[in-house]
Formats: sequence, structure tokens, C-alpha cells
Amino acid sequence: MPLSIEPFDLHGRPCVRLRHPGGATTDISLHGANVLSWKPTPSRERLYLSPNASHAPGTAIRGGVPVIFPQFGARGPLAKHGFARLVAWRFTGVHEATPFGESAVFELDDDEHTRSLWPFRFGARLHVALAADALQVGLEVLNRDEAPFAFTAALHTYLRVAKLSEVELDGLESTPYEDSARNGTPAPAANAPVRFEGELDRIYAAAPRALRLRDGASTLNIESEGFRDTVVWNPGATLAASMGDLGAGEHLRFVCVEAATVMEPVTLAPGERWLGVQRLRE
Ligand SMILES: O=P(O)(O)OC[C@H]1O[C@H](O)[C@H](O)[C@@H](O)[C@@H]1O
Repeated sequence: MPLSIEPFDLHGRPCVRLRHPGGATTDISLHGANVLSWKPTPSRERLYLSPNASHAPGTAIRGGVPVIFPQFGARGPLAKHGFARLVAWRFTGVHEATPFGESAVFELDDDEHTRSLWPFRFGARLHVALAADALQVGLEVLNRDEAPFAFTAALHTYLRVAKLSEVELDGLESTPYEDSARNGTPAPAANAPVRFEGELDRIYAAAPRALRLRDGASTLNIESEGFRDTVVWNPGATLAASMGDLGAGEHLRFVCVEAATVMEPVTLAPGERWLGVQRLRE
């Protein structure tokens, strides 16, 4: 059954609400093609959007699902996390013939501005598919240049939690990680679920594809394809309080579980295409 589309404005930015016949909704801002909200039922918001987020051009929205492309973090010459989250994307409608069946498609193509930052011709597509109990977000990148290019990328998903002290992330027990909160120090597998006690910023290379977030009685299944790595982030109390678009205590309301390709950049030959997907399911 077709998704319905409702355009609206938030903080002066055009947004789209997709509504599933079963009652689920998801909101996407054209600024960064940033998913802002996912409600499997009208009273259950699954994503975190900071009340202090900026929605202005040239800034990144703090929350939802920021699209990180073509550079993760400070791993290259571009501004942190690249430019895709800072610029306006186009909404092309809901299409049937996408890699995921029926999904809303957002487009970002290279232009003078992007080429002044990153000198390649590319087409990026964000596919957002909404089911009764699931949200699937896919990032597709096409090399339209005459030269190969390499990029890193992520879907920087902010998952809303009710009680951070009780949250556990399962699935990464056996994977060593790079500890970004300690200057990238390598750390051995923890042999335990991830718990959030203070600042946590980790890159799990070649991580398992299926994770589970437990928050009291609530669970969320998180799967990815195409993305090799997983980044897990919570800023902790001190950093959250110092961030203008977050604020004191806001770290208690989310964890970021990011489908990412960070450790080994993706290289695309001219005409080649890459697809990375993150799927959230109740
Ligand atoms: O503040 P931002 O640029 O949005 O970055 C937010 C966070 O993103 C990722 O999770 C990185 O691993 C963190 O090191 C970073 O602090």
C-alpha cells in the first residue's frame, strides 16, 4: 500500500512526512536529507532530535539521522563529517523501483559548491523506506567523474533512549575497537554488551551486521549492509553541556549507533555505484 507524503516546514526548512497505512510516520528535512523522526506508532518516537538543534544552512542538525559523506570525522581535508549534512538535498518523490522497493528518494548532485570542496562529479541518493514496524535508510553513491574517487561515510543515527543507565547494546561483544575518546587507542573486545557510563566514542571495524539495543523493556534491532564498520557515540555529561546544540542533561536521551565506513575508504571507479543501508526494526 502506498506511503502518503505530507510536506511541511520546520524552522524554515522544507520537510517531508511519510505516513504508512499502518500508522507509522517518518519526517525528513531536505536540509542534509536528515531523517528527523521515526514513530512506529503515533506515541512512540524512536529517534532523538535535540531541542537546541540548528536547522540553518551550513550547519548540521543535531539529531535524527545525519548523512555523513564524503568524509567521516576529521579523516581528510574537509570540514568534520563532510558537506552532505550541511546542504539542501532535493526530494524526488516516492518511487517503487528502488533498491528497497517503495521508498522516498532524496538527491544530492555535485555542483560548483561541492566541487570547490571536493573536486568530483557524483550523485548521492538517500532512500527512506517506511514499514509498519521498521525504518530503512539507504545511502547510494554514484561516481559520475572520469577519475576514481574514494570516500568515507556514515548514517549517524541518534536513537532515543528512556534511561541511559539501563541501556545495553548487544552484538559488539567480540569486536575490538578504536577508542576515539582516547585519541584512537586500540582496545580489545570487551566480551560484554556496550554500556554508557560517561563519554563513549568507539569505532568497531568490520563489525557484525546485526545489533540489538535494549532500553529497559524496549528493544530495537539494528542491521546494516554495505557499511563495514559501526560507530557508537554518546558525549557524556561534560561534553553535552558544552555543546551549544545539545545542552546539560541531553546526553541522557540518546545513543548514536552509526552504520559507517570509516577504516577503509570506499573507492569507486567512473560509473561505479555503492550502496550502504541501515535498518531499524522493533
Ligand atoms: O559534533 P559532530 O560533528 O556532529 O560529531 C559528533 C560525533 O560524531 C561521531 O560519532 C564521532 O565518532 C564523534 O567523535 C563525534 O563527536
